Amino acid sequence: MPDPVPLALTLGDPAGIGPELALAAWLQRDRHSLQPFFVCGGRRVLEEAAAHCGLKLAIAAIDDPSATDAQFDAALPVLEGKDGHYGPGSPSEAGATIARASLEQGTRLAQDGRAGAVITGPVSKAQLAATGFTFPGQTEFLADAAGRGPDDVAMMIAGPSLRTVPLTIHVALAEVPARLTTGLIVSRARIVAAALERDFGLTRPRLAIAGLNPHAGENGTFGDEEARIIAPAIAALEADGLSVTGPHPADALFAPRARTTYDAALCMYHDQALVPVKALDFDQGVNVTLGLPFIRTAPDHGTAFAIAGKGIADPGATIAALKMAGEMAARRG
Ligand SMILES: NC(=O)c1ccc[n+]([C@@H]2O[C@H](COP(=O)([O-])OP(=O)(O)OC[C@H]3O[C@@H](n4cnc5c(N)ncnc54)[C@H](O)[C@@H]3O)[C@@H](O)[C@H]2O)c1
Ligand SMILES: N[C@H](C(=O)O)[C@H](O)COP(=O)(O)O
Repeated sequence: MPDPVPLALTLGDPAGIGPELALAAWLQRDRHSLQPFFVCGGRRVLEEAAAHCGLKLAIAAIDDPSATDAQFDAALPVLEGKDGHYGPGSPSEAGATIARASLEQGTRLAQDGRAGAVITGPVSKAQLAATGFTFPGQTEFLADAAGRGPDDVAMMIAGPSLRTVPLTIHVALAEVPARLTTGLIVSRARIVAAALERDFGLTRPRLAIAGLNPHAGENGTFGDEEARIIAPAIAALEADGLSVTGPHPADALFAPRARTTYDAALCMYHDQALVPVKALDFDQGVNVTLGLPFIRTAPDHGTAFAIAGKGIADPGATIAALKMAGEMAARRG
């Protein structure tokens, strides 16, 4: 059995908690049986972060991902790439440029098969935009890099208690109703069902679809998207042989008993999907992009600029993202 291809971890914004979480994940590599990974660029950032946080560890510069395994036991491997200075809590365009270069490098390596997956550190969307980054987020960038349209991938937030998928992502709430279509729901549900089988080992995945309106519209009393858009999508998916229920009133869909009835919940908008997972499993939540030709995961949180460098950021979600990426890569063989 050949050694698995190492995983690529991108740095995230050097002013955020990404650098310290990369250090913490490496320091906990044995406790969590993490597959070897390397960081894409930012060696000086990481060295300065270690000094700032009082962390004692070796950092090894590598010039190719294939050198990761030889270094990983004794040092955190860092692939040559764009670098700069660590500036906890002080986001800058220079820092966002480093974050963007690390994201682009890790994506290329995952696409080329030189990394078994790309795990993206947290970036600031606003800071990235200031560098001319035109995508709403990393998910849309990765879809474009893979030659996919934004509707050809799905964002899943997965924790131990719950998996959800927002059908609309980084758009204003006022735009959500107009963006919901039966076709969008059907195509995203198919992506999710396929991923639950392929990457999560579920033989007959069960999908639950939330309503948009309170009480899922109360039979049309509070809106008709359920009858007009969502129910036809469910009918089409059932006709395809998928196990799908809904439209469910979202306020009850995440209760403990309800959560036993499905494997993933498809939700109408960002916060309807992300609030329950982050409420239940914030420090273990993983953002995984489904439908890409390579594996991508990320911690479920952002840059947390206000606590960067204070030594209080929890590495759990980063560790969970590294573990999930390694498990998915192993399952795919
Ligand atoms: N995956 C990503 O790259 C991602 C995800 C969410 C937000 N963001 C970006 O991050 C920036 C800040 O966004 P936000 O404040 O809405 O979300 P955030 O996740 O950065 O912070 C939300 C709250 O959670 C806390 N927090 C976050 N991660 C933590 C950790 N590991 N340990 C302890 N506490 C933690 C923060 O201190 C803050 O109180 C924004 O620019 C946003 O675009 C990026
Ligand atoms: N929506 C996710 C969250 O709030 O955690 C995160 O912003 C995803 O962003 P990317 O598409 O940049 O991974």
